[in-house]
Amino acid sequence: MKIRSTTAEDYDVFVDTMFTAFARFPDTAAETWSALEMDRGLLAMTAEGRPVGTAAAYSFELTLPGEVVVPAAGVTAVGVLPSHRRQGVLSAMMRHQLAEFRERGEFLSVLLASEALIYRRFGYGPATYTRRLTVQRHQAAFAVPRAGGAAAGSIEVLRRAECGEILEEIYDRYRRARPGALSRPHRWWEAGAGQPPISRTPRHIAVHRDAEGVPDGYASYSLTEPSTLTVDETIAVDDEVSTALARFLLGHDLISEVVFKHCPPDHPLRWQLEDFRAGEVGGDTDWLWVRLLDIPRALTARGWSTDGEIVLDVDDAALGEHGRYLLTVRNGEADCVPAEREPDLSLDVSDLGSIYLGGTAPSTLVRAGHIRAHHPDAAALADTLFRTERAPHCLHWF
Ligand SMILES: CC(=O)SCCNC(=O)CCNC(=O)[C@H](O)C(C)(C)COP(=O)(O)OP(=O)(O)OC[C@H]1O[C@@H](n2cnc3c(N)ncnc32)[C@H](O)[C@@H]1OP(=O)(O)O
Repeated sequence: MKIRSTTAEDYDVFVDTMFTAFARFPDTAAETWSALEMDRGLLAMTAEGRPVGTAAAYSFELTLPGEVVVPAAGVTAVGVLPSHRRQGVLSAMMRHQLAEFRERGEFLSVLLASEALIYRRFGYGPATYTRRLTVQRHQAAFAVPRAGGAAAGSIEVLRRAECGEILEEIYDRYRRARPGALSRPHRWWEAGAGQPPISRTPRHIAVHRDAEGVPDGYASYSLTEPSTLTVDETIAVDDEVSTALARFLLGHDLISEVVFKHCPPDHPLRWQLEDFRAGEVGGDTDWLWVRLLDIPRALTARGWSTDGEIVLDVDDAALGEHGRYLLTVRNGEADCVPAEREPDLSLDVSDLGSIYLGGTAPSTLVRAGHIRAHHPDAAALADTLFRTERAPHCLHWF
């Protein structure tokens, strides 16, 4: 088995191999994959020169707690032909890829897992979560807001094709301030890659503008059942704009329910409705998985809101590494150095990926038996340190 890098000339064979792994046909979703970075692709080849496996990476930026924006390698297009599975092809590609990320200076990698059993062994852990919220329109009266006012501004409904670069600009403002959010590089919008509203699939877009007329939020939606309005995503620069868009969607005539496909776990909408049960949560699932490749660099990059110190003993079986680190936070600045002293927590690098963005409490993983706490206060200490003001959220599909 040989792993080789791809170039633009490999696009057809790469997509064909990946689609065979997924039992699909390339012509069904060519646009979806049009933002692939072919200089970041890998092909696994048999000794006879037959391609049997694919993997690739996108050059994203990820927003960390503290609104710190860092590079992140987004693993994608992973597939092994059904005839060649469970023979170590993926494992070989993953080893190759992780080494390449380090060579490029990338200190963390992210992915969306098709199945939850695949990636933990390679050091990835689920780090952000998303859920669907279905609201029955006839129950959707808003409670009188107790705090804050309605966003001053206006809403205009456009077709996707009429939006120009408005969506790209709003998304970019939003993602820089939202921990867990990924960039959507210009090439995605240009190529109409991925899923709506980046793709050119017809959609209605409610664009919100502030009092000065500057676009600051949008919702992409379509009618999916005779009386169901499905919202692909609501992107807003703040909660007031998000609420204005929710009010607009829930006020749509001839609709019995509105399905908000991608809500963060701490979404306030249910609490804003008079009838708490008007909003039904479903499809609660993991979204972004995180893999740290340089632990001191990753821990000093993110923002911290509580001072303190903790010693973490981290096992990285996939890379055959083991390290003990003293993390010290003073005035929001972190320092992370190799440590000799007894650890507070022992954990796998995949669990560190899970707690890194603040979306998974360390104590949950202690209670689950993943993380070992070495004294009774260790879990609470870690919870306090890693906690973030808002749950990280990612809704970019790749
Ligand atoms: C980021 C993304 O692109 S997600 C998309 C992932 N791709 C898909 O889901 C497409 C369909 N599936 C496939 O193409 C393949 O089954 C893959 C890529 C998931 C796995 O490739 P393989 O070459 O079979 O994996 P490999 O042989 O290296 O397996 C390594 C280990 O993971 C385990 N493993 C691999 N896939 C799975 C799975 N889907 N479920 C459970 N365990 C798995 C293997 O059993 C093996 O375990 P072991 O070391 O204890 O023996």
